[in-house]
Amino acid sequence: MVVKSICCLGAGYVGGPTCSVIALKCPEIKVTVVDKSKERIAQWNSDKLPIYEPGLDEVVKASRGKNLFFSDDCDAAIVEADLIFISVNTPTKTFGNGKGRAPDLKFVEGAARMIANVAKSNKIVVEKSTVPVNAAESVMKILKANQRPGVSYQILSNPEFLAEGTAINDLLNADRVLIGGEETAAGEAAIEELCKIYEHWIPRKKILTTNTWSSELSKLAANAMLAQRISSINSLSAVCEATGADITEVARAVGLDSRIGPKFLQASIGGSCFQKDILNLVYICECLNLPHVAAYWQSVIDMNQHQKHRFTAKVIESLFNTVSGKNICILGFAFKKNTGDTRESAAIYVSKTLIDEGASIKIYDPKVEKPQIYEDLKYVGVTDEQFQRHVTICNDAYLATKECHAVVLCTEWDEFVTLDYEKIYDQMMKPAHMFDGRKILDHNNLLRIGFHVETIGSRLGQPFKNRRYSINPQVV
Ligand SMILES: NC(=O)C1=CN([C@@H]2O[C@H](COP(=O)(O)OP(=O)(O)OC[C@H]3O[C@@H](n4cnc5c(N)ncnc54)[C@H](O)[C@@H]3O)[C@@H](O)[C@H]2O)C=CC1
Ligand SMILES: O=C(O)[C@H]1O[C@H](OP(=O)(O)OP(=O)(O)OC[C@H]2O[C@@H](n3ccc(=O)[nH]c3=O)[C@H](O)[C@@H]2O)[C@H](O)[C@@H](O)[C@@H]1O
Repeated sequence: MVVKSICCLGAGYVGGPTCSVIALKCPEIKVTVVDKSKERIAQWNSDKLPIYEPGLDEVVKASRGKNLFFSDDCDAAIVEADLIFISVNTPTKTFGNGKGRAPDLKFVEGAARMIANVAKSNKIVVEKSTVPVNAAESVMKILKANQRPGVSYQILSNPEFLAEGTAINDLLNADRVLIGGEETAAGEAAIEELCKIYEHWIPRKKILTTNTWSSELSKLAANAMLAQRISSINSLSAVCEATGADITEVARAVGLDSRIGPKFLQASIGGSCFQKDILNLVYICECLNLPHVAAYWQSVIDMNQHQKHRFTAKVIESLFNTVSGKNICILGFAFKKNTGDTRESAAIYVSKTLIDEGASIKIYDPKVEKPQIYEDLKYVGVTDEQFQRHVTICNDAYLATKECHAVVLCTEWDEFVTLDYEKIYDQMMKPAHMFDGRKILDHNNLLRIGFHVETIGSRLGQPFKNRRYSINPQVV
């Protein structure tokens, strides 16, 4: 089979950018990205794409209408395609067996059933979604049980490693592409077809082929190990705050060891897309009767949660243990800069806690709009009444900080670094508090202006005061 037509089920943060790059790099292949959400497809066909991602507009515009199409006619795209990516969401289950831990595979199963129902010719079906190990077996069972005579399938695992905010660059310059498949002649032929697509722009030596299960597990392993680094540095940030060490200095000193490396050692307020995937791994370990392994990875999640609690507790404690009736500005609502995605964002937890404590919050994020913030807060239990009375969404940072007692910086947007903090200080209530949850601001400048500044992993302006411990207990 020579792949002439590709279909992608799921036009989200992964399906959209990934297939746009494939279309750009493989002009001879027709790429159709479909979604069951008509609204999302209409946005992909409009001037305002449904997701914000630097460089995405240009890539989409270069191919849309030529060899890149966005459609809600899933069946037609499946029928036409030689190769189908399943790029649907795999959220954590919210009910039933495995609630709060296991991934909900209903969308993957739904995608497999859609393919089985309409396919009239042989297909290579590619798992792009992040799934548990052995998920390909379930997909194959569904396809085989509903197979039309003369139609055969090959299932490949091709997990995606892009990070939001840098997706286009990550896709164009991937560290590696991973393809897992059956260790049979037909499996190897299918792997080869997918390799040929990536080889349009990825050097062959960066395309790694494995068996299906290694590929599925490698995706969970990569995310788990990235999350583990963040949890490790965040755990040490607490030690820094208690001792006068500075986490930036510690991270630099540690990261210069070439065995450790400098990346992913930025302490912050925690919160990320990783949680669902690590929970997925924990659940697999529990099901495999590996309780110690499960507990090990669970602790990575726990540390991430702890960091959010610790930071929010610090905000409240610094504001004289009460935020009731106070105005607090939340700068940034996305889970990281350069994306409008708020899934698992620490800002949601911080906002919810401050609202529950009676604060009024004013939120500004350059890319997250009011309906999304409303949905996120509602999901964690903020009532409509609380939203009306205690939440204001602002269109710029100066409006959001006006007459506030404190600013809590939750997302590291570049524009927050260059704000006029003298102006912000002048229009705030005094004492004016600044909580930098991302360690991006010039703290000395803020202290000079008059702010009370708190951040993660270092004590500002009071390095050795209130020391709560001694390595020699007699000295205390
Ligand atoms: N967001 C990210 O940065 C990354 C996500 N992943 C994984 O990729 C997968 C997709 O993630 P996102 O793109 O972020 O999710 P998303 O929620 O942005 O998009 C998924 C889309 O699939 C659609 N969908 C669900 N069932 C469908 C069906 N049967 N037919 C057609 N469309 C259907 C939904 O309507 C939705 O628009 C997940 O497994 C995720 O863990 C992997 C790497 C990076
Ligand atoms: O499978 C996924 O969903 C993706 O998850 C992450 O990508 P993403 O969540 O988009 O973004 P990251 O850059 O990894 O950041 C995750 C969170 O960790 C935080 N982070 C990151 C790095 C760091 O040093 N410190 C830190 O606190 C970020 O601010 C963010 O809140 C991985 O980096 C991707 O490789 C993976 O494909």
